[in-house]
Amino acid sequence: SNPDFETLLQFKKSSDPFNQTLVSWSNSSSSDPCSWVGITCNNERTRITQLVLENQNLTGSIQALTQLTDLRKLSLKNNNLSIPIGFSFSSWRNMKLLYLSRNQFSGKFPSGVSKLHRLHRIDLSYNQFTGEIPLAELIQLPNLLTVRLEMNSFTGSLTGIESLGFTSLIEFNVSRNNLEGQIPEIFSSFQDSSFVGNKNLCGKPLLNDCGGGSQSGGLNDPIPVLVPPRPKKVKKLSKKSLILITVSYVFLTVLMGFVGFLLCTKKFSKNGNQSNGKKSNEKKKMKSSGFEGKEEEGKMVLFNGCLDLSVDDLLKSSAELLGKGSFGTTYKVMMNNGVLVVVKRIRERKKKEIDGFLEEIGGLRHKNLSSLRGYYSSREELLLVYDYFSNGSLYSLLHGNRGLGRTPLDWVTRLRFASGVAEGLAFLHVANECRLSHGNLTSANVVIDRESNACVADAALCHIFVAPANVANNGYKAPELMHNAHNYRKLSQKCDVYSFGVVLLEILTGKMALHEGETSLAKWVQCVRREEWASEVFDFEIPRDKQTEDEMVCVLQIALLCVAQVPNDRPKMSVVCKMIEDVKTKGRISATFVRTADSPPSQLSDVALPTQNTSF
Ligand SMILES: Nc1ncnc2c1ncn2[C@@H]1O[C@H](COP(=O)(O)OP(=O)(O)OP(=O)(O)O)[C@@H](O)[C@H]1O
Repeated sequence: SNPDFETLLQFKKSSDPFNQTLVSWSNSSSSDPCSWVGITCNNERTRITQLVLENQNLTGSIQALTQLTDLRKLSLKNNNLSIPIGFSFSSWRNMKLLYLSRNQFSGKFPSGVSKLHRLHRIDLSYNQFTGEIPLAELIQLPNLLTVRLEMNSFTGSLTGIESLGFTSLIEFNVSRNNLEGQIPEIFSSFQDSSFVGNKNLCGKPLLNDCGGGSQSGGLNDPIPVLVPPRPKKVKKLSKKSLILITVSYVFLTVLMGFVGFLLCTKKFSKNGNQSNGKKSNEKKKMKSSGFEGKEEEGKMVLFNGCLDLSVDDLLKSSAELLGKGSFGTTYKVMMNNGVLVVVKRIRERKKKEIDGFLEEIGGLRHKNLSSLRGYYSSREELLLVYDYFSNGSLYSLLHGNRGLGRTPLDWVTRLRFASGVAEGLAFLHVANECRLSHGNLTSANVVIDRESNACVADAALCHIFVAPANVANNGYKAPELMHNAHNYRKLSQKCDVYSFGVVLLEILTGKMALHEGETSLAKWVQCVRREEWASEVFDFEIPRDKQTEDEMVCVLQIALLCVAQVPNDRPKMSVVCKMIEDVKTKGRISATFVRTADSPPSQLSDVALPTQNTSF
């Protein structure tokens, strides 16, 4: 029998007293609630998992429905329903989609929302709610995508929130309430339509300033200069020396441009533009212009691929901060000729002699690897130059891009990215006599080019640069590296395979590798039972059919092989590539790959059928 049966009849009594809409909801003992209108049951037909009753003119209280504790989806949009004082959401612990817009709900925001750990979307818009929005509770929900609270009478401010917690919020609307105060910085990337119609709300993205100084971090901030002039004594120069300096400067620039042009044409005529190996690397030794007349010895090295870049260009261009990573700070730089490059300013070098190694990395060319185009090195500065990828990183495509109008990545695109990263990493692993590993593969280190190829960035930098100790547990590090942040002796290609497995899991689940204070994504997925994969693990945002789901299951199996605890149980990247290729072309993994993987043949099924079940 279905324990939810009585609850539904109780709800019908108050919401449809004249039996006008819920006619199929009959209380005869032979009636099966799973066949009633608006109801979906679980596979065993023992509990109600979805209740959808939209635009039905239903009235009365929804209190009875709190007993439907297995509900995943509740949609009661556009009725005349109400809630009693003190109503709580807390019993709906399995709820993923909660749509209660356009009803007669009033009083405070119901308590207990922080208990709804699985919640993806909540829509309470167009009601008469009052009091404060429990923002601090909402942003703790790890799976939250949508919060719609517009057209109510909520009061209070949005302040006191410094980060969006663990959420992956992409839609947020509190417009047309009675909110006040400054909109926190974290919401500034949402559209103004999310906030309009609150008389006393101010700050970005709204146009009204809060007064008392400008906010920082917005679009109109000045772009920092990459190497700011050091404030030292500035001698006044005579007119004569000024002319002399200008003439020599112009002469030098023309000369450098000419040399650059000669080198490029020579290279193209000899090698084409895709040759590999360090022999074809071209080295230019130049003097940096230096600042305030101080002549500082610096060296510019450009690798094959004709990048028209001068020291001057590099040091004087305006630079926009992209982020601070493990090895240093990354900038987007617009060169004089309008070409955009990425410059990584290295914080600390591990070895003094880096030229040989950088030449090795600079010689690597693959369509799924972000190539090191050149570097500038002086006593104080080491700048690495890469192509700029305008489509951003895999991380930003999966987790970022907050705001309305985002199109979630479909499965074909995700599979293409997965395959690209695998190919790039596999190439790195066999290049240079198999001596290289990436050492820091994350979804932020996967950038997307204009043809939608996923390219692995920052390859092999771990070999020569020092990463700070606190990046030890970022969710991507293999277990053998975990207990000692500087355990570089254990750093191997197998560690990259583990990190790649985590990237695959991110692609499949849409979740981040690590939520602060929570189990890592890899650990969590390893604990979910196979029957629950489709409903629990896979990203809710991926539109799916049977074929897609089968492919996702295969990729999940590959990911689980990669995140095996013991390094030797993880397959080689070349094998991983073949398995992913199989999924792409045949929709399944050939048994041969399971056997050729350098793990026991039984591995695939062992990993695929874990027994425990925990919740994220
Ligand atoms: N070639 C590139 N084109 C476009 N964006 C890039 C490129 N390289 C890096 N980025 C982006 O710049 C930001 C900063 O990168 P950086 O490598 O400094 O840090 P990270 O990748 O976030 O961290 P870590 O170095 O610890 O992996 C990231 O968001 C990254 O995706």
